[in-house]
Amino acid sequence: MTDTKLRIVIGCDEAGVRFRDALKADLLRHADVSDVTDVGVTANDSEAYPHVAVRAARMVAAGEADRALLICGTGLGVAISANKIPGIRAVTAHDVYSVQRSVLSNDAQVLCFGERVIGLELARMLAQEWLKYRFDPSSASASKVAAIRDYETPNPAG
Ligand SMILES: O=C(CO)[C@H](O)COP(=O)(O)O
Repeated sequence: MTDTKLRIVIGCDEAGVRFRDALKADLLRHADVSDVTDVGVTANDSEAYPHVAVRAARMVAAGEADRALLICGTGLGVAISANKIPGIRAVTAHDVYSVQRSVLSNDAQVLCFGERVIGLELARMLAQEWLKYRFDPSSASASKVAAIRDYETPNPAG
C-alpha cells in the first residue's frame, strides 16, 4: 500500500472488453485505488479506439483522474491516440520492467495493453505492478520529463 490513492479511468475498444472487465474488477478491489471510471466501450459497442482513448486522456489531462488504463487489440492505437492530448504520456508496455520505468522514468500517466498480444493473467499482474509506483519529481528523471513537456510548448521563435 502507498501513501497516495489513485483515481483511474479505464477504457477499451471491442477487442479489449474481456481485459477491461477483469482489470476493472481488480482495480475496484485494490487498496491504492480510490476511484475507477469506465469510459467504454460497452458490450457490442463498436466505437473506434481513438475516441475512447481520447476521452480517457482528456480526463487525466483535466485532473479528473490520475491515470488511465487502456486496452485495444495491440495496445498501440490507444497509446497513439492518448498521446495526441497535450500533457499526456501514454505507453504500451507488456513487461514488468517497462511498466515500472513508464512511471519512474517517464511519469507516464497512461498504460496500454494489447488483448491480442498478452494473456489475461500477465495483464492483471502488470496492472498490479503499475499501481505500486509513483513518479518522484526530485529524481534524475524529472528534467528529462520536463524536456518532453517543453517540446509541447509552442515556440514563438519557431
Ligand atoms: O489494436 C487495435 C488498434 O491498435 C484495435 O483493437 C484494432 O484495430 P484494427 O486492426 O484497425 O481493427
